Amino acid sequence: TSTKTKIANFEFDNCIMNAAGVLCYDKDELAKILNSAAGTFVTKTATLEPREGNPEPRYHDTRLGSINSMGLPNLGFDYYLDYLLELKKTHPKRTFFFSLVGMSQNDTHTLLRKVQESNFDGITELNLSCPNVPGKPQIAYDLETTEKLLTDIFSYFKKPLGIKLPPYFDLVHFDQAAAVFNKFPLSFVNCVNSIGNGIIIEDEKVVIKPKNGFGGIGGEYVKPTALANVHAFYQRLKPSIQIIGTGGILSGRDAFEHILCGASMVQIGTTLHKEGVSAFSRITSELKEIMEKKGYKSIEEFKGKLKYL
Ligand SMILES: O=C(O)c1[nH]c(=O)[nH]c(=O)c1I
Repeated sequence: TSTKTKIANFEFDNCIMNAAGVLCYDKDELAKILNSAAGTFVTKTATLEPREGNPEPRYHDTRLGSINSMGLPNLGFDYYLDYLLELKKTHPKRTFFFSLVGMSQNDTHTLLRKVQESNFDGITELNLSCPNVPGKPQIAYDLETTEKLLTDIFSYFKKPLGIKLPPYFDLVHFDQAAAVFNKFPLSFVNCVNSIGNGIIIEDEKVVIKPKNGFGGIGGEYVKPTALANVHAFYQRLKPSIQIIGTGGILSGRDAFEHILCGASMVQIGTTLHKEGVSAFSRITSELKEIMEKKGYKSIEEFKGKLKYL
């Protein structure tokens, strides 16, 4: 029984990895994932210049998940590109994900042109769904802007590229979004980012400082929404666009359900933040146990095979 997978024709010996933003801020954190049971890693979303992010406290765990309004803190594009190019030398056989987004459309093009011209030969994840930069909407909720951006990008960007999406909550929105994405040679869509702008309260007070306590929600709270987005896009997108499933994965059972809905790779966020990299080996062995019980030798045997009543 193997939990191996392929994304954009790259092979990974495990279909479980981190979600951008968690345990991926610097080389030390990324090395922990590199040396764990995770199949690969994605970097913290990088912007052109380094960013401090929002005032703290800006992340809070709860019994059922997490809330964050980090505000895109990162060490800047060049830091992550340098590290990714270093890894080409020390780990030539491995493929990694580079998450990025510009603070403007121009910045996004500047970033992607730099990737295009660089020796980076991994997979780029364009983050169209950061909910926590005050004054900046989640790009992928504006399908006209998203279509224009992707049209411009694919006029010059020729390396594997996927997009990180916010959750959608309306079947017509799934139809409209899929119709846009199907126009482009995307390698994957990653469903879902945190559910934007929830509030967690303790006694009479919010638990994070930015935005008067409004922040992205992750963890158990979001699994039904994450599964629905994975499956909705799996049903609607052309087969060449794969699905990465993110959201609410605490166990092998949750990973199994994401794959059943159509995910070719699953990403762990809140659970990784709470448990550390041992979550990767635990969830992988739980998933393998489920597969063995059901007689599945690979994830291909049950991927997307969600049964209806
Ligand atoms: O606040 C953040 O840094 C953040 N937080 C999220 O929950 N999702 C994102 O894509 C980002 I860029």
